[in-house]
Amino acid sequence: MTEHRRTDTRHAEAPAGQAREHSLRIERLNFAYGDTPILRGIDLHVREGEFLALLGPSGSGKSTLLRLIAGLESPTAGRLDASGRPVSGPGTDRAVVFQHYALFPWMTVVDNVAEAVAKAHPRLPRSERRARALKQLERVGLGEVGGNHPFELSGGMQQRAAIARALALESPFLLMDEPFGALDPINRAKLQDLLIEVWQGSTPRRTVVFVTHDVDEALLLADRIAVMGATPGRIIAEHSVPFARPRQRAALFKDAGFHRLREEIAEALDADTLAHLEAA
Ligand SMILES: Nc1ncnc2c1ncn2[C@@H]1O[C@H](COP(=O)(O)OP(=O)(O)OP(=O)(O)O)[C@@H](O)[C@H]1O
Repeated sequence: MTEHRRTDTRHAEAPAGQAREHSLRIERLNFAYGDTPILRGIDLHVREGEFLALLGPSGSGKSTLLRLIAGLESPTAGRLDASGRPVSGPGTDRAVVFQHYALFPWMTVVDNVAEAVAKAHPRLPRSERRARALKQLERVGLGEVGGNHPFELSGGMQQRAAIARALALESPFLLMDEPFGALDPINRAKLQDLLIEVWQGSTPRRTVVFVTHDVDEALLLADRIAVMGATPGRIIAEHSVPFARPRQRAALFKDAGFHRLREEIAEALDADTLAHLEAA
């Protein structure tokens, strides 16, 4: 049974005419598949405009937590609010980008993006949907290939198209599940830079939850990192990422503070894995 405890009224319904704060509030959240606990006691607050990385080893429940935020699964217990309202299913306020691009192969790239715009804004005229789609494709460097089909694009380009599709929804939340995990290192770096450029260049900034198992990627991109441990999945540490933006990869990798934080996170992950091996 889904239980929503309302112990805090700060994110309750905004009065008419007042802008809603696009934050996420997760409290004492549990999730199980049948009798198998997958997530236990998740407490997490993501501020509006914040870039949060969910970092953890395989099987720690990062994707499951993202799917819960996306409304693709329901909590077994606890509270999960987006913009002050309990999440009760998928919504166009929460755009999702998966590792595999999930573009419709029978549609052109621009039609794929325009279709997403149509879902989010069904009353927009067709020409306006197309114009929005083209604008986002240009933003991600795909202005020239909108008329192509996804199979005519490289993996990196398809992932750019998937990002354009998510941006075209103009949703306040952007949920990303290892979006660059299938890319080669050069394309991965390019898309990391593109994502940050787009996120920093948008007003208001989107609230981002970004799943990764790559410590460097989390440190490069995020404002804050929630580190997850496994069996069952739970948050074992949270770290603010103090490095000024824009972050230059080369400078960051030479920074002593970067290496200290990286080591601290790696040690927390190792200690959790070791504790489980000893308990097994
Ligand atoms: N449909 C399902 N039925 C039962 N168990 C599942 C199902 N989907 C995932 N799980 C289990 O839930 C746990 C968490 O999986 P999840 O994919 O969320 O982890 P993850 O941290 O994202 O891992 P990865 O980095 O490998 O994607 C795993 O033990 C997985 O086997």
